[in-house]
Amino acid sequence: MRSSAALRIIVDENIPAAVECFSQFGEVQQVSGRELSRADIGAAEVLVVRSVTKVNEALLAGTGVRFVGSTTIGTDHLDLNYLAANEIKVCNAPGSNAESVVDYVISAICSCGNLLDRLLSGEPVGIVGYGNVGRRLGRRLSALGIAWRAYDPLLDQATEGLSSLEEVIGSSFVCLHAPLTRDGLYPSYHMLGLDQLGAMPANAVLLNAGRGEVVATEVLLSLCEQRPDISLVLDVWEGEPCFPANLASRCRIATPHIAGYSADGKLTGLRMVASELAAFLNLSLLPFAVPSSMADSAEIACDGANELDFIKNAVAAVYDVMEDDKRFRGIIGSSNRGQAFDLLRKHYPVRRELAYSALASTNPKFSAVLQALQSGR
Ligand SMILES: NC(=O)c1ccc[n+]([C@@H]2O[C@H](COP(=O)([O-])OP(=O)(O)OC[C@H]3O[C@@H](n4cnc5c(N)ncnc54)[C@H](O)[C@@H]3O)[C@@H](O)[C@H]2O)c1
Ligand SMILES: O=C(O)[C@H](O)[C@H](O)COP(=O)(O)O
Repeated sequence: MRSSAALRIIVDENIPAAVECFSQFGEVQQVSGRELSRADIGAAEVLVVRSVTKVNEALLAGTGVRFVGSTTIGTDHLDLNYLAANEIKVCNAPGSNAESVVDYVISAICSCGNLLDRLLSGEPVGIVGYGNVGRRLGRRLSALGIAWRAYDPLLDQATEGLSSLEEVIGSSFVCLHAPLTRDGLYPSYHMLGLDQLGAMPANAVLLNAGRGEVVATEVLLSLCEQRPDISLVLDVWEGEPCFPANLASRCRIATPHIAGYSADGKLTGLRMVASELAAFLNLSLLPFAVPSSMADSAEIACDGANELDFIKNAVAAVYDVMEDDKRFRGIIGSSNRGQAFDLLRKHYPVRRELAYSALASTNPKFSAVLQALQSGR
């Protein structure tokens, strides 16, 4: 331990390698992030959380916490105004698991009937929220030769690729990657209603991997009633962890908020927060033990009868979203869905990102498409 050995640090027990990493700064205590209360904080000065911990006055008032790090991209669980007003340093991990979300979207494309075929034939993708995830998704789609357009009202509208909301919603495959916001000029809370989503083209697919609250559950249920041709791919839910079972059972693909759960993304998030803490303490970040599951994988050889087949085989060899869907379907009828949802997330298998996997094409004619699939990072 270093000069700050007396520092008391609370970390969520579900952040892999957090104890190894943060022990270099002080004494680390693991807690259940979902249940963390003010009484548990005791004398801690540093709090390292995930998206399941609401960090606000109710949690922090009267405590000695002066640094809050969230190993997540999203910040909607952090009361940033309260933290700023109380001079508590706060950081998150922008972009850390964005490539993992893109892998999820690509795997979903491969798993929704003939969607991949339709997109490769020129039907466009619509992206709502053109930030770290949206941009990386656009880049990967372009590399694969798939057309896309994005809606992001907070960016300079001259940004290449941006379009109107109507045009984006008019795409065959619409992906929601907006953060959850409740104020400002364009709050995303319940931002899409039945009028807008009902205008999606025939046989369209709607994917939400942003936050569940961006579309009301009731709107999605009505959409299922009125437009049974539309398929839903949902990774995020209103009121997590207690997801609506009636909506889950109507989805084409349903998963428990794991789009960003690659091992690579989690480790990047941890490193980003640890670097911020090191800077805050005027220390340098020492190397820490990385889990052995992060070692380079053995080569995965891929082939296919044609490009479409090759893409599906290569993606499924690294990450098959239908495995997550299968596990999730197993808990839809559970008597304690919230707990079951959290357990699926807690015991999530090690998943590597496409870009970090040792994929190899046994057929030289697919080398370029393999490169496109692995173009993340
Ligand atoms: N499902 C998952 O596992 C998972 C993983 C990572 C991130 N996320 C969620 O995805 C969100 C986006 O991630 P990111 O890395 O791209 O974040 P980001 O902050 O880099 O980008 C978000 C973009 O959305 C735009 N935006 C804000 N309000 C909008 C609105 N009303 N309509 C359209 N666009 C709007 C912003 O201008 C910004 O460009 C995160 O905030 C998080 O909530 C989910
Ligand atoms: O905002 C994010 O980074 C993602 O939603 C992230 O995957 C959430 O995971 P959690 O913090 O709940 O483990």
